[in-house]
Amino acid sequence: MSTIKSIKAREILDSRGNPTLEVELFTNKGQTFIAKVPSGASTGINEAFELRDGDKSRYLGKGVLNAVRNVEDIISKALFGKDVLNQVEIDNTMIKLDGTKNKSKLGANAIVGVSMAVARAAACEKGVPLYRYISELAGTNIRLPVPCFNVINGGKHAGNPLPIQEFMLVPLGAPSFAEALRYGSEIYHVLKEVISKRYGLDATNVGDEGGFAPPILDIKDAFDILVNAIDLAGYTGKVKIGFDSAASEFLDQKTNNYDLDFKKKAAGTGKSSLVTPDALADMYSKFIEQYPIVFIEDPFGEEDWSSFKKFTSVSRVPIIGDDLLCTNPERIKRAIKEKTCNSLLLKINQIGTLSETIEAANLAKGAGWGCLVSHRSGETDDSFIADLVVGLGTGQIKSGAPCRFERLAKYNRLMKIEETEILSNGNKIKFAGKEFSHF
Ligand SMILES: O=C(O)[C@@H](CO)OP(=O)(O)O
Ligand SMILES: [Mg+2]
Repeated sequence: MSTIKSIKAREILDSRGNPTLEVELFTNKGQTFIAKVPSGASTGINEAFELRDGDKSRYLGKGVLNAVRNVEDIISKALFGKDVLNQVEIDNTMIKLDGTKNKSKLGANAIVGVSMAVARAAACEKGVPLYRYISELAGTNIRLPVPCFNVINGGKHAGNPLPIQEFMLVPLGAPSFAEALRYGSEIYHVLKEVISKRYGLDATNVGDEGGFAPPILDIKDAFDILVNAIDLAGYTGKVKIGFDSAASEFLDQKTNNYDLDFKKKAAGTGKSSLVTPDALADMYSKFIEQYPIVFIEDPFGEEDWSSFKKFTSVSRVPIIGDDLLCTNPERIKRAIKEKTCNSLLLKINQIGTLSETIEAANLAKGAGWGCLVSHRSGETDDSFIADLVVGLGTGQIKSGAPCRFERLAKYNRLMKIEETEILSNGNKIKFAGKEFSHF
């Protein structure tokens, strides 16, 4: 039996240069298991709480030393001697120890790091890869996902005027994961040329997730240059488009309308350009008619349940809830009941434990929804979510652009999983491909 001997944590920096946690779990067998914690920028108000020190003299208040101490002084002691195979019991112990609704006492960043490290220890104890262990734990079939590459960044992730946060390439017509990654990489490089010709060389700088952040003024132009790059690279029909509005970021609280020029207003370089939820929905419907769009994430604000519901009832593409749902089983149950959206964005640090993440995914599956496993805009070189998406078999992952190592850690790990499975199991592992919007 492998049991927890002690757990250490330390402050490291993430891809945005902000502090986050690295957790190291030691077992009675002398083995060590590491997990690193991601962090969002367009965070939902209903997410599990990310504990930051608030001490302005260190990292402008963003340090995580209190969370580090909570791992070492409180969680480590409470989990001493526990069998690493008891994931649910361990996660529940941490939830109880914290005692708050949103994990604000110990910090969801402290708890999730431990939860991930425990899963790694358990997989090793069973002698299987992490994705196989997760699939066993969740009762799901393994499958390679279609990657959704965020190649144009806007919203809170970039300094351009674009209100929509992420424009993604979805290579669902590829025959395998490795080929999907190749399609994405080729289009990414063609897109760089397209942007450079149209907006100038300095427009090819990238945003937080490695996508380009050109000074696009009209949202339509983002779709036009994407379609152009897909065509020029020779992947017409094989690569589609998805986008994440992250609309909570541009909801005007006073009027309950949406401000498509929210960044210009914040920078003092322009005025608001407010649209009603209905006008925003019309804009989305036109995009769906004109471009090869296969999903929309967070088209409305995180508490705008009624606009979500209205649009979901008429949209012919899946509507994914991210800030709306926050990977929270309670919110997912409500959305299933009220038909608020029909697909889940799954982020492990949004809820704080692996067990609850699995519960969320299984709820989505039970409702016949899709489920897009997601990174955060602040990332590390930890590839945990690559194993998570294969283990859960949801068929979709987004991990930013096909560049920058914190994004590639996941995509490269997925290529390796595909190769390993093909070599050992004779090509039996399934690539989600055209079935990507279904579990
Ligand atoms: O909104 C999102 O889907 C995510 C990831 O792309 O962004 P963040 O991590 O900043 O919340
Ligand atoms: Mg989102």
